[in-house]
Amino acid sequence: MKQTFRRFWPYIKGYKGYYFIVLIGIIMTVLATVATAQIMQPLMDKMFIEKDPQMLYYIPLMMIGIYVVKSVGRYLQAVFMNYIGQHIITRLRSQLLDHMLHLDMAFLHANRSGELISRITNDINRVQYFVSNMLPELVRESLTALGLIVYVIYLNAELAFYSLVVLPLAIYPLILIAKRLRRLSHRSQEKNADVVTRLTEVFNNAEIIKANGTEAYEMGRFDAENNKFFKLNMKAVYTNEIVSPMMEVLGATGLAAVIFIAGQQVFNNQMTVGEFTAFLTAVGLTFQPLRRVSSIYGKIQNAIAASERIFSVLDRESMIEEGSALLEEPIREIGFSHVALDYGETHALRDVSLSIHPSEQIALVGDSGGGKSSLVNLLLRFYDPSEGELRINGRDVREYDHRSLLKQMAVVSQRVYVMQDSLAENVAYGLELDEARVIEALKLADAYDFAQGLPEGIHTLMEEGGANLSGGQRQRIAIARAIYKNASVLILDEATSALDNESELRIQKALASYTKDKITIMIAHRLTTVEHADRLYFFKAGEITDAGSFAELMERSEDFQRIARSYEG
Ligand SMILES: Nc1ncnc2c1ncn2[C@@H]1O[C@H](COP(=O)(O)OP(=O)(O)OP(=O)(O)O)[C@@H](O)[C@H]1O
Repeated sequence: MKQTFRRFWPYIKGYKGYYFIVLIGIIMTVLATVATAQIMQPLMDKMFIEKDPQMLYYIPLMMIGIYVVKSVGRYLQAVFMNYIGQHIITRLRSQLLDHMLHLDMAFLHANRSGELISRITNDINRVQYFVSNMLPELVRESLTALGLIVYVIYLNAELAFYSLVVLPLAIYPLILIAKRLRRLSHRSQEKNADVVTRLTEVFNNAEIIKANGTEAYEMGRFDAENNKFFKLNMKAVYTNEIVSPMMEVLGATGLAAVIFIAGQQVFNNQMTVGEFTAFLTAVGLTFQPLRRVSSIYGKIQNAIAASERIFSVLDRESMIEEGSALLEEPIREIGFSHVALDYGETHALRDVSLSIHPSEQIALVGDSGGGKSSLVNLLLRFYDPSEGELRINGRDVREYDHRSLLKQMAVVSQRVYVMQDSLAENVAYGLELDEARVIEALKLADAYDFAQGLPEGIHTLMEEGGANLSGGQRQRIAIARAIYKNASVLILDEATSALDNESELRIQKALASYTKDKITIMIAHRLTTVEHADRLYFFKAGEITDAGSFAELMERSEDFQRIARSYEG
């Protein structure tokens, strides 16, 4: 707990003014509570015994006044405590996403999106209690308990010892319960991630589910996770809810001890009935804040488990180390030398050497899973080579500032991404919007005709994932986006696979002058796409087994002939 607190300290400490107001709220509430008890004295003595008629007005007004103070105090306390909590988790949520987005692709590939969403939503929410309520509540309840204990000892030290001796007995079971709760919270948070993962999967694959009529199957899988989640949460409830009754029984035991021992003292006239009553009331009151503190302790376990998960992500450093050199000039040379890439156990590339220069059109062809996209992953620095070196303009790629490197590359990936923005903003994605250039890019990508047909032209809002577009239209937008970027390297990974031959040909022709002084790297499964490339590299099980022009490969490479036949077929 101390460790978690230390981690949160930088977040918590910035709200001194707000804590001060919370403190004033606490003091107002506590004073008003004491005053409620205090007012009983004039109520009894002055009003009823002395029969002072003024008191008939004075006491009810005082009562209202006390409750106004108490309510204002409560309100201040609640609002400002929640402000602190909400504000901290808002910051934390945004910091967590920022950190995740800056982590390497390996992290984002390895973690299911549901898992990551669950960290940013569920785990962060669980922490809110810890950062806003815990401190003030702990302070308030501990102080009240402490004050009452001192009062009880002051009243009768010997009796106090007998009545409070049961307290240390509570500590060991509390520790055991806390441990179990934390373990359960961890598992519940993991399960929550599984549930969210199922949800993201269902909604991302809605088409396949509907097309195969597998709604019931998916519901079965969802219900399995959902029920496990329910059971885990109930386990935590069973454990957590033991705390309160346990403290209750202990409190009763303390009270029983007081009755037994003090009762005898009353019998022997060592104590008056009034003293006995006062003492019993004070001991009874002491157990209330103690019970609250112990139940806060239980809730904190949940927050600690969540914060451990959050901080484990925040502590993870990107495996891609940033370089400092700014790449400000166009890319003149890409050189792979004896490069290997492993994804964990999978050897995706081995001993790859090649170099590419401006004006060249390179095509990567070969077997599925041969390693073509992996080469692109290295270029974009989603991953670093496991062996060998990738040099850009004569310098190791690791020396460059990553953003400056990415500015020089435009990529159309296999999966097409369309954001929930206007068509124009989708094309200019991440860059300043220039309508004339957007239109030009759309024309080159053979997408202007369809754009003009949209209700609001290039200002038409696209739906999430491009749901309102055809596959070919989405791909054309992706191509237009890459053209708009006007980078010195253009990477087309299966960029035209959803287009008909005619449209592909039109784009190829249109792009010819655009790519004249650029490096173009294409991955394609269609022969017409790669026919005119300057050089083709054949990938097989992570290695380049042959390189040459289309005609050369056709003539000498059996592998190429094999896939050429299958492409045509
Ligand atoms: N993120 C990843 N994590 C683990 N393994 C991966 C990852 N990406 C690819 N692989 C594996 O690396 C190998 C090379 O994959 P790659 O995507 O580079 O092939 P490819 O030649 O582009 O295939 P295709 O033509 O089918 O797109 C494959 O065996 C694949 O299973």
